[in-house]
Amino acid sequence: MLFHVKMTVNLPIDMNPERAAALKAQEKALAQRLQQEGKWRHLWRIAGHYANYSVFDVDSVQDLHDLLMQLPLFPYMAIEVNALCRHPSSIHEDDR
Ligand SMILES: O=C(O)C[C@H]1C=CC(=O)O1
Repeated sequence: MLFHVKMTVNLPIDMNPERAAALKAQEKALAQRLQQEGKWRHLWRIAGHYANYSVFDVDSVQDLHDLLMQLPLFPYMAIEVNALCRHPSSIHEDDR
């Protein structure tokens, strides 16, 4: 199942810089592992924002929820989810 996810990061302005750097490093490591596993299919920065558009390929809504909740930056993100299905005009066989 494919999901389009928008994540907007809102770190507290007074967060300890070392704590923020550690969270970002943990987030990056997990994001890259999930991309290598094929679960995090696309990751795009939204220009001009501390936010991203992502596409996840997971087995269920519960899997997506569990994945998002384990992200180190989860407590500091506003997340919007949209389920995707195959477009009849798509030429990409893996769009499902
Ligand atoms: O920077 C972000 O958009 C937030 C988050 C998503 C992946 C990652 O490494 O950090």
